[in-house]
Order: sequence, then C-alpha cells, then structure tokens
Amino acid sequence: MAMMIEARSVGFRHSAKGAWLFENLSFSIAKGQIVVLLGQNGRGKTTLLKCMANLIAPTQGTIRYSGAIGYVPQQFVTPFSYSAHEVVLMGRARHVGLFSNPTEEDRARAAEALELVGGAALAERPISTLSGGERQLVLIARALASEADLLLLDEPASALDFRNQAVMLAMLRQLSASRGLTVVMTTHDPTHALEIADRAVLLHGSGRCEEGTVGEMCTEGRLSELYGMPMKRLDYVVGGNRASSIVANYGSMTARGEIGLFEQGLDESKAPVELTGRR
Ligand SMILES: Nc1ncnc2c1ncn2[C@@H]1O[C@H](COP(=O)(O)OP(=O)(O)OP(=O)(O)O)[C@@H](O)[C@H]1O
Repeated sequence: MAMMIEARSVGFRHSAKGAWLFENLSFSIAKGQIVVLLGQNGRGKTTLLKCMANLIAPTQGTIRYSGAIGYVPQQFVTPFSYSAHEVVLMGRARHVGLFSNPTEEDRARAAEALELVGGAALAERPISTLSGGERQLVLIARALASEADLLLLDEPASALDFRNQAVMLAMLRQLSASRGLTVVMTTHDPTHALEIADRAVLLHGSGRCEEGTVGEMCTEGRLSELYGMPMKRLDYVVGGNRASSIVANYGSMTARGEIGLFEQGLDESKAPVELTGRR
C-alpha cells in the first residue's frame, strides 16, 4: 500500500520546559485513507495538522510524506476582497506557471470544485461578504481545485449546518474512493470519524496520545476519557440503513468548573461587566 504520511515518534511542545502537547506519536497513513484528529480544545489538533503540513517543525521525531498537500486552515483572512471564484482559482497556483495567467482549464477546474461543494451560486460574491459556513465551503473548494493528493483540513465542518456537514463528509468519502484522495481532518464531532474515517488519533493532553482504527479508538470508554465527560454510542436503523452516532451526555455536567475551557479561559476580572440594554 502506498504510504502518504509516516510519522515517527513525533512530539511537540512550545518551549523547552513547557508541557508536551503530544509525545512519541507514530502512525502511517496510506493513500486513500481518511484520518480524524480528536481531542478537547487546546490539546494540539491544529498544531499536529500544521506539523503534517510542514508549516511548523515537530519538537521531536520526523514526519515524511509523499505527494502534494492541500492545507485548509480554520480561518482565511485576506486584506483584498477577492471573489469566491478568485479564491478557489488561487488553489490552482502550482499548476499556473510563474508570471503566467490562469488558463481556461484552470478556470474550469476552479468552477468545477466550487460546484462540487455546492457553492456555484457564490462564485461572484466577494469573500468578505460570505457567511462563515459559505467561506468554509469556498476554502474546501480551493483545496480540491489544487488537485492535492493529501488534504489537511482544520475543522472543516465547524461552521456548517447539518446538511452541509453531510454533503462535505460524503464528498470526502467519494473523493477518497474515486481519486484515492487522502484526508486528515480535525473535528469536535466523533460521529464524523464513525461516518467516514479509517483511523483516528486521540490527543488526551499532557503528551498522551493514541492512534488506531476508528473501531479501536471511538469506543464509549476512550471517548468519555478523551472529553472528560460521559459519551454514548447509539446504533440505530434509519431509512433501512444502519447508522451510528456518538452523543455527549450534556445533562451529566452539573456546573461550571467541570469544563476545562472555563477553567482555562474565563477570567471574570477581565470580563466586561456592563451590558448595554435592559437586564
Ligand atoms: N505560541 C504559543 N505559545 C504557547 N502556547 C501556544 C502557542 N500557540 C498555541 N499555543 C497553545 O497550544 C495549545 C494547542 O493549540 P492548538 O491550536 O493546536 O489546539 P487545538 O486542539 O487545535 O484546539 P481547538 O480545538 O480549540 O482548535 C493551546 O493550548 C494553545 O493555547
């Protein structure tokens, strides 16, 4: 099987005395496989994805890859108000020679990619006027237009409604089956892993991480530990098809302080006290 990515004993920490985000992580991703990175906020999913995209160097270990990479960040900021079509056309950069203009084929591929994500109607709209979800679809189209062999997607579903999430997941599954596209994506919804992924990487924090098949990784026990709260797997039949979802038992969380994000992020002394309008 052709290997797209081989990570060997990879680790990352921001400073020599800082805590490891992940440590001694090794995995192999074969051509056409889909891999999902899971973990609580701040556990290092984006950092790992950036190491895989060769945007930052891991503190320890090596990552080798073959083929062309398309990296889709969580946010895309541009000072210029390009149209959606122009942004997708940027994905053709490595096909367009230096000092050359995009060809008709480049334009056609860009239009095709935008259509594939259901964004054809957005083509002429300035990117700055698009909603978060629309912008996310355009960025995915840009990566598809690049005809990368390996897509690294940072929370591609975070701003999408249920239907567009389903469309995007189906599209990735179809591209991996038909074109051998390899995909690594981060998500806060482990059901996405059940739906399309072959393998999953769990980032538990303090350097601890695990990697394996979705069946091995997405068990109730492992996911409850990963998110620090009870997680259930529901298996059911819908429209004659078997389906599974991972759900969080939200009601089990009693008060603030149990959720890590609050402990880390909310400093009341700095929070705005006055709200405008009536209370
Ligand atoms: N320059 C930096 N120096 C120190 N810590 C940093 C720096 N940049 C990021 N971090 C920290 O590294 C950790 C990992 O960040 P990362 O964005 O990889 O997490 P994540 O799992 O993708 O989170 P989220 O789910 O919230 O997107 C976070 O705790 C973040 O605050």
